[in-house]
Amino acid sequence: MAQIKFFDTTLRDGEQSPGVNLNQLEKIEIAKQLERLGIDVMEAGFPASSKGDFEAVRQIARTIKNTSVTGLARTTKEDIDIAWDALKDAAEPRIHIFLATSPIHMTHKLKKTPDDVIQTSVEMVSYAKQKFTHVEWSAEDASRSDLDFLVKIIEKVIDAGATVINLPDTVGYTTPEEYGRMFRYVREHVPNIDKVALSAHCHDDLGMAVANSIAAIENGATQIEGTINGIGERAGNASLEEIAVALKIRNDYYQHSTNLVLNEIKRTSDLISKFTGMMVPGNKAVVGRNAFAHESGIHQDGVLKEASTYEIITPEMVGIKSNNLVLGKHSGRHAFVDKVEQLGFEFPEEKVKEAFKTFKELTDRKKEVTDDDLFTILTDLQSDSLNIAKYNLESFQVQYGSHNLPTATVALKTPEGYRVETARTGQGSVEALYNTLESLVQEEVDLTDYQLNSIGKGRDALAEVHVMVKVNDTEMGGRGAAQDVLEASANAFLNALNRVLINQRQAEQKKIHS
Ligand SMILES: CC(=O)SCCNC(=O)CCNC(=O)[C@H](O)C(C)(C)COP(=O)(O)OP(=O)(O)OC[C@H]1O[C@@H](n2cnc3c(N)ncnc32)[C@H](O)[C@@H]1OP(=O)(O)O
Ligand SMILES: CC(C)C(=O)C(=O)O
Repeated sequence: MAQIKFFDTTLRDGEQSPGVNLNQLEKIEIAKQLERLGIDVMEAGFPASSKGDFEAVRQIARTIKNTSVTGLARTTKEDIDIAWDALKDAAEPRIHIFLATSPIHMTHKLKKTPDDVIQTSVEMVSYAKQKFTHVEWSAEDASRSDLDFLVKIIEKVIDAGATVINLPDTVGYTTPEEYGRMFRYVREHVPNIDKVALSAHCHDDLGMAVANSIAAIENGATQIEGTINGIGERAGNASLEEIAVALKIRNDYYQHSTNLVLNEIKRTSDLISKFTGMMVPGNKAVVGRNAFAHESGIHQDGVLKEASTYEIITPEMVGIKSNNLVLGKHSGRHAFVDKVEQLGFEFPEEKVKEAFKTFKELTDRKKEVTDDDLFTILTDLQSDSLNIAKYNLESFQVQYGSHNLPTATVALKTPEGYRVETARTGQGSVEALYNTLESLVQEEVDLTDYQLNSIGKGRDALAEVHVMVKVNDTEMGGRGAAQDVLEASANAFLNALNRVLINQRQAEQKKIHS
């Protein structure tokens, strides 16, 4: 049974999702969770693109030992040198170099002839091979490239030292039959192809990324690239969790194994959704809220008689626990530590003690402490370790009704430690609150997105707000959860601003290349 390697690019292509801007600590937490998930290769970023990306890739390369860490680079010596600086401490240094091979990209974007593209690729692969043991070369826009040109360039880059050849469907244009045919053609016509791993990388513009990836596997791909929850540039990338579960459930048909620890899927999906602010649609395969819910009578009857009548995947297989421990006033340290681990956090003993103390204080105010409350406590604790002062909501009051102008009064603790308070009006209660917060933080804050959800059912369900803000050209997502909608709204707004502050301070602290 041939094994398919999983290459995760959530931290690179996934972060190319509009509005997603992860800070270094969030990236490291995600990287640790990807390692627990059993990912074979993780692309931690594009080191030459920014100081923040460089530092995140370097930290991840130093932290992660059981998954191979890679970084993206253009075909330039400068990009490759920067990638080496970021990745040289990795357990198994690996680079991912790309250059476009389609006529449309070569002519209009690169302004290079096909011969230039071959020469540059060969030179840069051999240059990278002097430093890195593993060199992946990607033919960007392969699915719109000439097949015989692909055959020619692939043979040469393999001779130059490439160890993985990736054939991306960069713009999500191909179809399963056509993409499969390209893999088969390359397998049959490139004489040295068996020396390397052959990889597929699909985008979801026409909703076929997962089907295309599977077609590539059926036609000789040995590595699949994608992201968790399918996040990524434009309509996103292929969802790795869907491919992994499809290979497992239809093992009778595909007969391929993977190294993935499937019951880590849900935890990984939740962590990434919370950090990126990109909510998972309820009907998303494998990880959506409704993926295991049976609504109609005939289905419910079938499931009660025999679950396999309508359930092809069990929730337990992907890590959804039915007997979740409820944390509250009477919970002890063991249940708390178990929950911290379930949420995907790893803390030293003294941090766990601190988190437990904050949790106990919260149980005096709240009967049941939800995963979202804990997530907030734990991420706050994590960013505290950076010693970056933040905005804290001290108190707020909003007055509104059908016949008066909504007015909010808010008191904040500023990062400098001052208590500031003011009041403003707005057309609605949320606008009044946000106008007040904006005047207190003394920044122009553009609200580009606002989404309100309820977590759980019933009138006392927790409100969860996701916002996207733009401050001085930086776009940042924020989330807040609370029992009250307005408090959740204030928390989300301040969370986004605090994440802008964390990114700014991290960039100031790490003047890597200057
Ligand atoms: C398909 C993909 O997902 S590829 C990865 C895409 N990801 C990103 O672009 C995110 C990070 N990018 C960035 O931060 C910036 O674009 C940078 C730092 C990489 C480059 O910024 P700039 O130097 O300002 O260049 P800019 O982005 O405007 O243009 C890209 C340049 O790279 C060239 N280029 C594009 N691909 C490659 C490549 N694979 N190898 C070499 N050069 C390339 C383009 O032709 C263009 O060159 P030109 O300036 O001579 O016309
Ligand atoms: C860099 C390459 C692999 C890419 O992201 C794409 O082509 O979509």
